[in-house]
Amino acid sequence: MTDQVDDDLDSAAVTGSSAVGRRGGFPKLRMQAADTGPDFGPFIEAMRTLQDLAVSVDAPDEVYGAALSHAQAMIDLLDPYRAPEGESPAGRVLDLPGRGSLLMVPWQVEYFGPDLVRSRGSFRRYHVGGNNAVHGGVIPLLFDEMFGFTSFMAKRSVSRTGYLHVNYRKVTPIDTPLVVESRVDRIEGRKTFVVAELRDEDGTLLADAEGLMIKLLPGQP
Ligand SMILES: CCCCC/C=C\C/C=C\C/C=C\C/C=C\CCCC(=O)SCCNC(=O)CCNC(=O)[C@H](O)C(C)(C)COP(=O)(O)OP(=O)(O)OC[C@H]1O[C@@H](n2cnc3c(N)ncnc32)[C@H](O)[C@@H]1OP(=O)(O)O
Repeated sequence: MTDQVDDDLDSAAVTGSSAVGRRGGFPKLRMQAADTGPDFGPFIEAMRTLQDLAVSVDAPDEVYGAALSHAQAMIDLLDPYRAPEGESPAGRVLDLPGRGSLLMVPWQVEYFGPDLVRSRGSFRRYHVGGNNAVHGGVIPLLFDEMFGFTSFMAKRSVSRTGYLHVNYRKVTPIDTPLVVESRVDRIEGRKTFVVAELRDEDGTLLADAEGLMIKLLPGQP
């Protein structure tokens, strides 16, 4: 998948800040898979499990104290390696869930083309808003990612989200395989109207969305 994306993205730009060039206000990035070793993906996955635990454990205070010591040791280990956006691998590893970014939902794009982008995954414990339902602020994050990808694949970069309208049709569960599909609905000048649907594996519609992606003018950040 990465090679295809590299070809498609070779002369394009996405959100980022590695100043290889400028297009609109977006720094231009050479779109290639970050060069990670075998431990990066498992490290990110372990961090997600830590997020799950941080929102779900009920432990004695001394356990939190011990965990804090371990966390501080990790901070001390990693802090010397801070790098600008676009240089750190997070968000640039298309073969990893959520592009290897802790911000993104840990889903995997399984198909992308100018006509359609499809991604699969599950929400996790740290996505819960209440009563095991996914938080209503997390689902737009998934849709926005899909819309960014969709407008990009339709060669509508560099665009930013003008609006994102979500209809919550049913409670979205955690720990359940789900699929989201996104496509361009229509194009009007700088405006790309995009639509997406989130379903479970039985095809039940959980949420749908419409978004407006607006092509940036030169100089717009
Ligand atoms: C390096 C390795 C890479 C690995 C990754 C590889 C691949 C990844 C591929 C793709 C990337 C994938 C995912 C990307 C992830 C996510 C994407 C997220 C994108 C965002 O999340 S980005 C943040 C949120 N976003 C903002 O931060 C925008 C703030 N905003 C502005 O920056 C301005 O707002 C701007 C510049 C957008 C427009 O400003 P402006 O002044 O140039 O234009 P103007 O206002 O005139 O609007 C023009 C026409 O749009 C209409 N219009 C505007 N707004 C409207 C609204 N709300 N409703 C209805 N119509 C609206 C007007 O009515 C007019 O329409 P008309 O032309 O017909 O009159």
